[in-house]
Parts: sequence; structure tokens; C-alpha cells
Amino acid sequence: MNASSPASAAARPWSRRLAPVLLLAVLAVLPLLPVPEFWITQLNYIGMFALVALGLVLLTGVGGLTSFGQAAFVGVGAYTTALLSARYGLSPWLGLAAGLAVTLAIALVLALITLRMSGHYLPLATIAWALSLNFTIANMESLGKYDGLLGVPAIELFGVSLADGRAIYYLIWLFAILGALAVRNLLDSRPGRAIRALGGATVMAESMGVSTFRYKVVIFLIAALLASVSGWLFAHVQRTVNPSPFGLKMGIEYLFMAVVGGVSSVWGAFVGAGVFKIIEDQLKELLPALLGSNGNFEIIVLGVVLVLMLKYAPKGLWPSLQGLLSRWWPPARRERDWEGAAALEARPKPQAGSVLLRVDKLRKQFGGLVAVNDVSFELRAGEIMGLIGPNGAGKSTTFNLVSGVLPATSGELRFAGESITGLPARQIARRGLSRTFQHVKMIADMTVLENVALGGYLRSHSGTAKAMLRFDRAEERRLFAEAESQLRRIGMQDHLHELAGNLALGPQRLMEIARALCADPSLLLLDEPAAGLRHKEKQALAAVLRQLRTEGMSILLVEHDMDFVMGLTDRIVVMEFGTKLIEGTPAEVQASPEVRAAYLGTEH
Ligand SMILES: Nc1ncnc2c1ncn2[C@@H]1O[C@H](COP(=O)(O)OP(=O)(O)OP(=O)(O)O)[C@@H](O)[C@H]1O
Repeated sequence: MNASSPASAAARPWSRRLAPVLLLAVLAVLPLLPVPEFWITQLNYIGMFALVALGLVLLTGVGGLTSFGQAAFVGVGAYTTALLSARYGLSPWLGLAAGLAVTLAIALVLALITLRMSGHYLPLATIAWALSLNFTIANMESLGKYDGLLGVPAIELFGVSLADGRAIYYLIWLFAILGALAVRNLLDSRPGRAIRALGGATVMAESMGVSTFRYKVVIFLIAALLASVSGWLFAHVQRTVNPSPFGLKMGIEYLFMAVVGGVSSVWGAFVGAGVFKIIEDQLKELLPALLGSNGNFEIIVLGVVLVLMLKYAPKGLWPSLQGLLSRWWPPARRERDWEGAAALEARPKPQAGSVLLRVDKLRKQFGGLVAVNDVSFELRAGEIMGLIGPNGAGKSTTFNLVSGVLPATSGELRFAGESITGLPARQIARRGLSRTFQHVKMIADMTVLENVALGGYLRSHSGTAKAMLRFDRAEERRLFAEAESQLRRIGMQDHLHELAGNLALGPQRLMEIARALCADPSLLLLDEPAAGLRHKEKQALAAVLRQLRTEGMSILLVEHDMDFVMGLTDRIVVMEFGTKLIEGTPAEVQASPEVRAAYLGTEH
């Protein structure tokens, strides 16, 4: 599955049901046929490589965290089992458990140290720890230094030895397919939507209540564990371990596989691993013969292929392959299976007329620039308040301070009687404040419905393990029912399955409102909701917002369209140069000479 397409299918064509079954059947009977041993060896390596590349799909392709260090985790898995089984005669299965535990401990420490880094620092940090882990392994007396460990026994399963390549093939592919299904399930779930926001929508995700750092750690650990399983298999296939297959070169090659296959596609990991293994083997034979000397020349060709891929097919081979296959294997559409699902829990509503938001001497300085200058106002439950002012007046900054996206320099914020000063966005979201953004923030390759369902993050609970095992379906149905009803409320019921990135700006803004509503907020913050909407759409939006008010919702909005603001709001705060100019009803604001002067740029 492409990470961007929904997993379950409505009206699945027969070919879509049959293709995976056929593929599995071919994989299952292959070792039973008189195919050359070499093929089986190749497939064994492809399966083991794919496990590591799968981790990179999640970590790099979806999460946007580039790691050159996955080979080191393969090494941890391989060495742990080799040490326990070859030196101490323990069962390889114990070696697997121990390898996973050691990997988990090392990966957790590395994640906590490195994942707060951003930009190029993270990939550089992965290179650093990949080199140090490999160096440590290669210099430990107990691990045989550069010679490694010999005499690793074969795995036994129910008394059957998996020493033969055709026997361990089944175990390798069982792990690879289970890994792929688990990652695919994860991407199509509550935690999966949060993970898919990591690639470029972290501010939005935090405002929906997601701890983005936590999910970075989660995908880092999953990728490390997948690599560790691959290492365990590798040790028992090779029956010996030494440091060289776990070095930085292999770390780069794993990344190559993920990028070439399609770094955001689960099945791309398999395509990438296959292409890599085949190219590498052919080149290893061909190049020395062609060039007349021995050396790792294949690295140069792989490098060139990678650069060409990044230039001409940055999404990798899988999306192109999927395009070719789409006639027989069309992309699936999410099945509408949430009819009658129980409603999500609703928040108790604040009492109409009570003070919901109190902004007291709020200030924000960017260096010498005072963007918000000791602004104070109150918003009462059940009212629509407008925040207006010329460009650069400090409206969006005020919004970002109230919603916790930016920390205030000074001043106090109280929400529903409780101080929210200094709280991060996700803590403020938890208290019932939900927002949209001046520049739409969404996950472009996720459907409208999935984007809106992310708004219900705090109203649902399924965790990563539950999602990977697909035990989260009942809650998913409740989330999608809620997302659909919010989209219906905003008049977008015909766009449920469209990719959000394909929508025009107007509908994207409406989708953001539906997402904010999906959080069941007590206060809705709308940053320029009518921008980019056509006249009719604006009228429809105003009607929806009025309806929300009659249902008890409180709304604070920033807007430039004066007709929209004057016809909709109960009270207005006008800002200019970061300061509050006046506050009043739309009629009072319209009559104010100061406001007119501020907009026309004349002295007042
Ligand atoms: N992150 C930042 N760093 C430095 N200056 C900033 C930052 N964000 C905003 N500003 C400055 O703060 C001032 C207020 O900006 P803000 O975006 O809040 O105004 P606004 O009223 O929302 O304007 P507009 O209607 O054009 O969106 C501007 O001078 C802007 O350049």
C-alpha cells in the first residue's frame, strides 16, 4: 500500500482480492519447486533487507527522519543472538528476545538524545552513532573483535532445523510480511495519522493534541526493532557474524533501498530491496570484468542510480509500478463501514455568558519588534468575537499565543477559569481549544476524511501496538463517523475520499474547520476562515458559524473580509501595530473614526 492511500476497500475488484493471494501462493510454493539454490538465497536476502527498509519507510519516508544508522541495529540484533547461542549455547529464540531488548534500550537512549535535533543535524547524528556502535562492536574482545563470532547454530522451530536456505526462507518471509502488514496497519490508524503529520505538519498535529516528539521516538524504536529482527535472521542464515555488514556503508545501502523502492510505500521496501540485491550482484560480477581490477565499484553505480532516482522519480519505483498495475489493481477506496457507530465522548459545555477566555496584558516580542503589545480582552461563552486590524497588526501572533503555538513574552492567559499561560499547544488543545491556520496546514497525501479524523485525536485512545494488530477498528469507526458528520455539517460530504492536497484553497479551509470541530472544542479559533472562499461559500460558512453559536459554541476569528466580520460577530477587537485600538460591537467599530483612520492609514 502506498502510505497515502486508505487501506480497506469498498467494492474491491476481484483482481485486488486475488493479487495478494496469488503472490503469497507463489512465495509459498517457490522453495518446493526445483528452482536454483541461488534464487532462494537471493530471496532470503531480499526478505531480510526489506525488513530494514520497512523501518526506513516509516522513519524517513513517512516521518521525515533520515537515518544512515539502521545497519548498526541490524548488528545489535545479530551479535546478541550470536553471542548467546554460539558462546553460551542458549536458544536462538532467546537470542531474538534478548536482541530486541538490547536494541530497544540502545535505540531509546539514542532517540532521546538525537531526535530533538532538526534539519541536517539528525542525519549527521545517525552517522555518528552508526560509526561508534560499529567501532565498539569491532573492538570488543568478547565479540571477537574484527573476526567476529563463529559457530552460530541454526534456528529450530517445533523441532525442525532451519539450517537449510529453503527452510529459513519461510521464517524470513513470515517476518517480512508480518512486518509489512503491521506497518501498513499502523499508517492507517489514529497513531498513524499522527505519524503522517511528522513529515511537515507538526505544528498542526501539536495543536490537535499530538505529542510529535513521542511519535518520533515510537517510529525510531519500531525501525530499530525491525532492523534487529533482520539481524537475528542474518546471524542464523550466515552462521557467523563480523562487523563489516553492519557498518555505515550498509546503512547507506539500506537507505538506497528505501528511496529506490519508494520511501513512503510499504511495498516499496520490497521493490527497493529486490532491485538493490539484483543490481548489486550483477554489478559485482560485471564491473571488475569490465574495468579489469577488483574493488567495490558497484557503490559508484548505486550512487549514480540514487541521484538519478531522486531527480527523475523522487517517489521511487513503487508509485510508478502501482500506476502501471492500476488497471488490474486499482487503488482501494475506504469502505464506509461506520454507519451506526457510537458517538465519541463529548465535552461538557461552558455556561453561556461565562468568561471563557481571559487575555491579560499579553505581550510578544520578536527581538526588538513588539508584535503584540500588552493586549487584554475577554471572550464569553457563546459569542463570536472578531479580531481585526490592518496587515501586520499582530492578529495571527495573538492567535498563536492563545493557542500555545508561540510562547508569550509576558502576560496571562486564562481559559475556562484555569491559567494556560506557558502551556504547550497540545495541553491547551486538551482543555478544549481548537484552531485553524492562516496558511492551511494539513497532510496533503491523506484524504479529507482522514485529515478531519486527526482532529478527533484527543477523543480517542488507540495506541501503536493496538493499531499494528488492527484491534482499533471499533474506535476507528467512531472516529470516521464523527469526521464525516463534521464534514457534512460544513457542506463537504462529497469530498470525503479526495486527497486533501488536491482540493482548492476554499475547501481546504473548510476542511480545517471540520477538523477543528472534530475535536469537540469549547472555543474555536479561526484564522482567516473566509480567505479564498467564493461569495456563496462565505455565506454558507457564515450560516454554519451562526448555527454553531446557537448550539453554544464560542468562536474567536481573525478575518480581513469586513462584510463577513460585521455580519457575523457579536463583538470585535481592533488591533493596530500590536496594540488594541478599540473593542466594541460591529456597529460601534464601524462608527469609530480611529478604526477608519487605521485602515485608511491616516492620522487619528
Ligand atoms: N516569527 C516571527 N518572527 C519575527 N517577526 C514576526 C514573526 N511573526 C510575526 N512577526 C511580525 O510581527 C508582526 C505582526 O505579525 P502578524 O502576522 O501577527 O500580523 P497580522 O495582523 O496577523 O497580519 P496579517 O493580517 O498580514 O496576517 C509583523 O510585523 C510580523 O512581521
